This record gives sequence, structure tokens and C-alpha cells, in this order.
Amino acid sequence: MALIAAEHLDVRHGRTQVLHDVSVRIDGGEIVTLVGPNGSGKSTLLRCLIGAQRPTKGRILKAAGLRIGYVPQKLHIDPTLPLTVRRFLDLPTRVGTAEAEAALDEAGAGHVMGRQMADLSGGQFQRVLLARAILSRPDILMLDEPTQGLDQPGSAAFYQSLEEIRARLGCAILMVSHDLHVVMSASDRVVCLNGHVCCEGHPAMVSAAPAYRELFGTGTRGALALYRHDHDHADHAAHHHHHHGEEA
Ligand SMILES: Nc1ncnc2c1ncn2[C@@H]1O[C@H](COP(=O)(O)OP(=O)(O)OP(=O)(O)O)[C@@H](O)[C@H]1O
Repeated sequence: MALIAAEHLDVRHGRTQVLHDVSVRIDGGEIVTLVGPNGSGKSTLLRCLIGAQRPTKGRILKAAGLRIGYVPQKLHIDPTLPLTVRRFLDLPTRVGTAEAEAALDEAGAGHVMGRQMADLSGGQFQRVLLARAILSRPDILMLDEPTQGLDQPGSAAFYQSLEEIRARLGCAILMVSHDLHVVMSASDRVVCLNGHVCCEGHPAMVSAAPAYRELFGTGTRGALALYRHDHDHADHAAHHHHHHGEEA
């Protein structure tokens, strides 16, 4: 039984079709990574799954009582607005101090409770967002490029914390990442999006698939290929899905 599934989603913004016939499902406890070039609809898909964006077509199915923890891609907090980490964790629902402390500890930011949100480093800020997302004891955590702006050690440490949180809470994780190393080493499944699902499956299978290689290349040039790759929309959708979609 899937925790959450998107079925045949279309999303349009005006005349732009952002998502086309996108179906994904996330099962309990698995780590699924969404990859794809800038503008390929990754954030849009997450927003549909959390209910912040209505698809033009298709539907979202959720397990009854599903709790979702969400870490957004960007959260702008006005630096002139006094807001401590402690008070931030009370938004939107007040939590006890012990609970807030436990969540910060779990997210690896145990020492920042009394600090101003505006004074946090990029890494600390992301960890506070993570702490807030796990306060609700989610069945699934969704993170949109959570290590954006973090250096290599910072990213690695953040992903380590995520693994530990999954082990402790038993939650599933769906994240957007451009960090191919992590995608390949830490995901149970990779979904490659470019308006449509280009290919998906176990990292080892996806990385061996021509559709993936076309996107990422091999070796160190892979990360660059990710940004340069330009799919022919309709043709590749059919082609890639035909060959690789069933491998998941
Ligand atoms: N509210 C909106 N109105 C119009 N266009 C939008 C809106 N939101 C998103 N888009 C467009 O939808 C497309 C997909 O955006 P989305 O943020 O989902 O992509 P992404 O894969 O997450 O990109 P990135 O890797 O850059 O974060 C983009 O072309 C974007 O400009």
C-alpha cells in the first residue's frame, strides 16, 4: 500500500504545461529522490503532493491520516523581524519546549534554540526547517533541495542526519536533489523528471539506463550534463518509459 501517490498529473500555468501525465508512488520507509533539470517541475510535483498546488488533471491519493513533514526549497524570513528558533518551531502549532529540543537534537541543531532565525548559517537554518518538519512525527518527509547552498561536508552531514531520522522515525523520504552522488548512494529509488517521468527505478538500474546516461553522462561530467540536457518532450516520454519505466 502506497503512503501517497500521484496519478496522471497535469499541471499548467497559463499556456505552459509544467507537468504532463506524471504518476509516482511512495511506499512506507523508502527514500525516493527526484532529479531533473531546472524548471522540470520537481517543486511543482512536491507542491501537488502536499496539497499546496492543484493539478489541472489527475489526482493525489493518500493513506488515511497520512502525516507529511515538508521542508520547502526557500523560506524567506525578513531579517528585521525578531523571531527566535524557539518561536519559529511554534509555527503553525505550539509545541512544548522538551519536544522542540528533541526535534532540534534529532535534526542536529540542538544548540540553536535561543538564536534569531536571521542569524543562523545556511546549514543551521536547513536543520531548523528539518526540526520543524519532524515535530509532527511524519509518515513521510518531503524535502525540496534541502542542501542547496551548503558546502560538501555540510551536505554530507545533512544527508547523514536524514538517514538517522528515517531509521528512528521509520518515515519515508521524498526529496529533490541535484547532488548526484547522494542520489546514487542514498536512494532506494530515483525518479527522473522533465515535465514527464523520463525514467525511474533503483539507482543501479537507472544509472545503467540510456535515458539516465543521456541526462547525467558518466563520471564527473554527469552533474554538468544534468543542467545541459534538453529532452525532446513527447518522443522521449514514450521512448524512455517504454524501455525503463517498468524496471521500477
Ligand atoms: N505560479 C506559477 N506561475 C507560472 N509558472 C510557474 C509557476 N510556478 C512554477 N512555474 C513554472 O513551472 C516550471 C516548473 O517549475 P518548478 O519550480 O516546479 O521546477 P523545478 O524542477 O523545481 O526547478 P528548479 O530545479 O529550478 O528548482 C518552471 O518553468 C516555472 O517557471
